[in-house]
Amino acid sequence: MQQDVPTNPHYTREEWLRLIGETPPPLRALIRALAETHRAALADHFYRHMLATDEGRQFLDHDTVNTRLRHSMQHWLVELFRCDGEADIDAAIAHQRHVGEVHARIHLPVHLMTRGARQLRQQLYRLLAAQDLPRQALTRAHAYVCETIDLAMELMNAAYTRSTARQTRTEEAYRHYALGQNLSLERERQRASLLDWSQNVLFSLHLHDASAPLPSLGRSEFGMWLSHKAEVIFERSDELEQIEAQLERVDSIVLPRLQQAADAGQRRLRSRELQETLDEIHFLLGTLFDRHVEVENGRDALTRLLNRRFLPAVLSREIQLHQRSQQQFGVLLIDLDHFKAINDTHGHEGGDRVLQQAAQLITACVRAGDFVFRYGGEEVLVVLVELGHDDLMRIAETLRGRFEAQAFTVTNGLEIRVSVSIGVALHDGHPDYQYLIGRADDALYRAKRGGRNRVVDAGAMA
Ligand SMILES: Nc1nc2c(ncn2[C@@H]2O[C@H](COP(=O)(O)OP(=O)(O)OP(=O)(O)O)[C@@H](O)[C@H]2O)c(=O)[nH]1
Repeated sequence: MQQDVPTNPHYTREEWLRLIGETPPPLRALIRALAETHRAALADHFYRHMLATDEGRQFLDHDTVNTRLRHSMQHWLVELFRCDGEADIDAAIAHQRHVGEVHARIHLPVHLMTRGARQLRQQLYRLLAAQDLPRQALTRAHAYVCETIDLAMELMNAAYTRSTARQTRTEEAYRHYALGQNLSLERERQRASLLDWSQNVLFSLHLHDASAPLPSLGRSEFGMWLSHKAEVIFERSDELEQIEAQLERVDSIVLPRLQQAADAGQRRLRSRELQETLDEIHFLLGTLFDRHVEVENGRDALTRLLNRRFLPAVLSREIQLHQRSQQQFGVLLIDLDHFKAINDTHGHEGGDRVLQQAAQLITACVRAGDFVFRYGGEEVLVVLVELGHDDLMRIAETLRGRFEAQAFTVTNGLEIRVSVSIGVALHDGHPDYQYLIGRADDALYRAKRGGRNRVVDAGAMA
């Protein structure tokens, strides 16, 4: 991988040496003395700002600040402005990297540190301004303070990014390991443990002391699995959040109500409420596992096209290839016209069948090296590699014509006609893939507005 110049520590080391060389020693001595004398006040100021925001308090509490961090910050400041030669700089560089790695481990957001650094720069400027320095010296000293802190932040952020990327890879590997476990077995196990738990509740309710608390779902085998393993396997998803919300509801509302039921009639009613909530959890759990198998296969279950989750990876890679070798590529955003009317007339099932046939038609028109994604309900995004503008337009027009010519079967052998509108965008060198999709989307919008069943070229738009 190419090394980004500013994050290269050798480059930073040279910069730091140059900065020291360019700053008159008496000014550096003054700044060092100010940092040493006011280190406690500066550290207090930094943490006061951190702890003033909810976000900052999420990461730090007063005790940690008072017992450990205030001292570390003072040490950091003094070390930074004591740097005088190569040996000092090497030690300071190593220290900044270490701090960046620690911040990555605790997931301290980079912007919080940047905000803190800004506070420090401001405070140091106030201290300098109170020194009665000639204007030019004040400017020079201020620049030295700012650049030194910036160099430290640059090193910290580079280490932070490296460390975070490493962590992400490890977490991903762990997720794959978790996935490697037999998922259908896991699914059955979790179903069974939910069932076990509900039987336990009923057992406690009927046979035990009625005042004893009912077993909590959150603390059950299932609850433990949900809080410790499910997120690793499935990542955050709507279903997972809904299951967590239901679980919370069971423990805080449904169970206490069940326990407080005054008579057999009320107990029956509330048992039913519990059963309904559990049915809902079972349903969500099933969806979670189903969807997961689908996502891991990388294919959309209905159309067998690629899942759009992988679109960023594919487009980013194509953009990189373009940057390296100038290979052209582009995208077609294809939308079936009046699809709602197809659903309305032939039912959702009829619409689904059209989508499947459309997916087959599109796949048959492109090469093995191209990518076909199900982009939305009735939208398909095609990435055409190693092709220029004219080829993109030609393929788009061929596709449009094939749709026009083909009969689509809905139900009971009934055939209908379906047309498509297509937005075409050739990658124009912009590094953000979302921009490319946006251009194709604008072109598609024009195709729809222009009457549908047509191809519009993003490049030709005013
Ligand atoms: N059968 C089926 N319908 C879907 C699916 N996904 C989305 N849809 C439907 O696709 C329809 C899209 O309708 P609209 O976005 O209003 O657009 P349209 O009717 O195609 O009209 P234009 O795009 O303006 O030509 C909606 O009715 C969705 O419910 C699916 O997987 N299967």
